[in-house]
Amino acid sequence: MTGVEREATRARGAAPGFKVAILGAAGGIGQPLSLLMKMSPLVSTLHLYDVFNTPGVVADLSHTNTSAVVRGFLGNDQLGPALDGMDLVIIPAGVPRKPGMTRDDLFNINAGIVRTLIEGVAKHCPRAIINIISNPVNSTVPIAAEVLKKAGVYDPKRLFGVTTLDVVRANTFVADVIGVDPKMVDVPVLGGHAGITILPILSQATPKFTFTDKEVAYLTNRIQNGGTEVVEAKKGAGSATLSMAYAAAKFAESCLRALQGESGIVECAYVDCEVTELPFFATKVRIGRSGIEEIYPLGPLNAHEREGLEKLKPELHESIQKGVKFVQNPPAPKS
Ligand SMILES: NC(=O)C1=CN([C@@H]2O[C@H](COP(=O)(O)OP(=O)(O)OC[C@H]3O[C@@H](n4cnc5c(N)ncnc54)[C@H](O)[C@@H]3O)[C@@H](O)[C@H]2O)C=CC1
Ligand SMILES: O=C([O-])CC(=O)C(=O)O
Repeated sequence: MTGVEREATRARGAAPGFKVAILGAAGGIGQPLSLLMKMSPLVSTLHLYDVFNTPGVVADLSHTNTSAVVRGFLGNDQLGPALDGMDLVIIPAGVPRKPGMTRDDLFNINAGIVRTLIEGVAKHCPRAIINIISNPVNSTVPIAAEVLKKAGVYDPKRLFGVTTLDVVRANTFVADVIGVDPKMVDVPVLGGHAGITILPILSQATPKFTFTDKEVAYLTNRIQNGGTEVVEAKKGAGSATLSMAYAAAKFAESCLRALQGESGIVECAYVDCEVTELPFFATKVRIGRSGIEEIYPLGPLNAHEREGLEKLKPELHESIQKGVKFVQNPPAPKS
């Protein structure tokens, strides 16, 4: 058998596993995320799509001797073939922040990028699980929902805003304070993914720990501003990429294990739900073969957390509405 024939055999699905596409695969998050997904035994086919440099990334990654077959797709003309038949689509496409910017400052560029990519998903793999990383997540997920509704293929159980990095950070920072291995810590982070909309629920952290008021103030502030901490440290060279790729791969792996039929997979994610009066909220969800199978209520909150919850609602509401309006009443094209 020639090498080409062998590749073709694997590409026909000889290796068991799922088909995964990464849109924005040549970027700061996209490249390490592509590597982590190429290393996953759950992935049989990995499609890397970007408007820049995918042939280079694919040439490089395809030399790693893991079983997933990797293929590259470059530019809008190749979006359809990149998405055909995918089980999971992960989207880190779009511009990152520079110091002094908020995530909402990215809306003008990233909203249009996410809209176009989701139009492709609606057309080519409407049953795929979608993981949205592109900021502002508080608005890009509602944008995706509206695009999918317009195309008549919206299944709220299959659309996720990835907030895993907030949980990863919370677990790390809490582990530092209580002096244990971060692997042992689990802190739910609810709300959204920007500033005060990020609501760590330290009272529900495991292992159980009684934090002082000073520790609560320090941890809440550090978790809510973890993204800004990285943006400032990178001094204009972008935002979190390695920790985000780690978090995105962790979340994607949970989605794939659930698709495979594993039970009891619970993650925090920003989803369409009714745990508050807002139409989207990050909360704990149980994921199964068909996407979200159970949405968990917020659970008991202490006075400080209840105050944080009420404070975040106006900002999150505004970000959601901004996303919805962008699709329902699109801005007139500039002449
Ligand atoms: N959800 C979260 O927790 C986090 C989200 N982010 C967000 O992820 C996004 C990506 O960040 P980085 O990878 O650092 O940025 P980057 O600029 O390094 O990479 C973005 C990639 O998207 C590509 N791209 C641009 N327009 C595209 C299009 N129309 N179709 C396909 N690809 C396109 C670019 O060519 C580039 O390769 C940003 O919006 C950032 O704010 C970053 C960290 C955490
Ligand atoms: O802060 C940013 O712009 C990127 C991001 O969402 C994060 O690191 O949490």
